[in-house]
Amino acid sequence: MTDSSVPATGTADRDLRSFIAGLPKAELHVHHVGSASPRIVSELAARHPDSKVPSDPEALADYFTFTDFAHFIEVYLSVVDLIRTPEDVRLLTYEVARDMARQHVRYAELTITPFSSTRRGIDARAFMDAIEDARKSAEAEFGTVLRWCFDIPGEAGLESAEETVRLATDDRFRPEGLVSFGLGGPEIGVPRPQFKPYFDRAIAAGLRSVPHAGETTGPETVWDALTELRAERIGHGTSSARDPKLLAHLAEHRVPLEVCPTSNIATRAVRTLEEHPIKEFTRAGVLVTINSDDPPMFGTDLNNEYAVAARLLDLDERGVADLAKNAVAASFLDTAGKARITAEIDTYTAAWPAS
Ligand SMILES: O=C(O)c1cccc(C(=O)CC[C@H]2O[C@@H](n3cnc4c(=O)[nH]cnc43)[C@H](O)[C@@H]2O)c1
Ligand SMILES: [Zn+2]
Repeated sequence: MTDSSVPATGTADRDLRSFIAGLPKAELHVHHVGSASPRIVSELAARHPDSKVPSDPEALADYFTFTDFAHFIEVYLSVVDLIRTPEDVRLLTYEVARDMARQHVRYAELTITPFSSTRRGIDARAFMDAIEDARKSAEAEFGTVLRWCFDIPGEAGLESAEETVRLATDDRFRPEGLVSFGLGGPEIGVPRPQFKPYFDRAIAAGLRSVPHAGETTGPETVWDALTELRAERIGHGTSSARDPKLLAHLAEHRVPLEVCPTSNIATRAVRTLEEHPIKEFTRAGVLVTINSDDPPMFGTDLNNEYAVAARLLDLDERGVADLAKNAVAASFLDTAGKARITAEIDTYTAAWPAS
């Protein structure tokens, strides 16, 4: 765990952590390669010894300590380099779903960057078959429903945008589980408006718009994501807190934020958890969802992120259950799917001894 993990000091903390552990949850902002557990990374690193990624789990914890966001992306891409075959893709996806199921994650929208794999030589059709095979097996075996968000790695330029939208909209490639279209990577020097034509094409093909914005740049990036990319949710949106008009807009138009507290500390986008603006978001009436982003890389998991949020927002079990319901409401599940997980959350909460 990073220093953002919440120490389980008293009985109340331990009770809340137990409640969170068993709570049915949905996750809306979590990256595919960034979810590779130390075991998977070690296995892949041992398989590909030419990589600079350490295979020893202890050395890996050091390797996953970031000086800033740019350093994080450099390390992230070194792990991407370990995914070399469709079987690597399938194994990673299936194991990520297993880790989610262990945390009672019932539904997740997993952000995948197909460009990074196809440019490294993985055949696009084989890539899609691998993620779909893992998705179906995971749903059948673990009961966790996975859906995909394909994101453009913005810093890789418009070539990556073209390839991503092609794979997302061409019937020969578009996987059944794909629901949304995103934009990730560094924000500095990567203006959002240049991606408008690609988002227009994805939206016209029925995909939902969920770009990262305001993670490492100011509120103007969030405005661009809303107005140019027609964002329906915002990845991070951290700097929105610096613009009261933007907060009011997000609240009024019910545009949820995908908040990832530990990620923001690990990439040094926010200095300390105490300075994290999550409380300002809820005070302004913005719909907040809690997410883990790249959990093993940030020494966290979704359960820990809920515990962090509970501390920052001073929530009890019912408050935490409301956060879990926010994620379901903000998801791209259909009405019946939302009702099913919401009912599971309510049943679990009602049966919890302390509530
Ligand atoms: O794949 C390449 O060759 C490549 C070339 C140039 C730039 C890039 C990227 O910028 C890839 C970024 C990568 O990072 C993922 N990610 C994971 N967590 C976050 C986050 O918190 N904020 C932004 N991006 C994040 C993203 O999904 C991309 O896959 C790649
Ligand atoms: Zn992210």
